[in-house]
Amino acid sequence: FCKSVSVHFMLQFKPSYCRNLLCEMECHEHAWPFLLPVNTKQFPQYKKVIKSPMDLSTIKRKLHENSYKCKEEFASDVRLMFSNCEVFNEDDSPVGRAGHHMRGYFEQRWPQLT
Ligand SMILES: Cc1ncccc1N[C@@H](C)c1cnc2ccsc2c1
Repeated sequence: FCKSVSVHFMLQFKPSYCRNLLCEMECHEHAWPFLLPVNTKQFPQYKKVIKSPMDLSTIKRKLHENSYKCKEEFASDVRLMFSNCEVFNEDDSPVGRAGHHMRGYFEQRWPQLT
């Protein structure tokens, strides 16, 4: 999925940028639904409906384990987390609204390549 080596070299993956942005998201007022994996005992339906759960603590672990080969892989996990939220939660619900807030916050700070 990552760019070819040459282009990739230019757009060097800046883990520090991602770490900082992740930190800002974790302390965001509306981050509370996304801090930890959704508890499937609390939400038994979740496992059935959401095939690829994702949350900020998992993204943080993957970043520290160098699981992300390029910044787009990092961004796609963040976007996966928000699309899971939209699938499972009504827009007009506390978690749904928090998801829209947090997605806006992320997209504003994510460098647009195009
Ligand atoms: C992001 C998400 N999507 C679907 C379901 C849950 C969640 N978040 C959990 C943390 C959550 C979200 N809301 C509440 C309300 C009481 S416990 C609790 C836990």
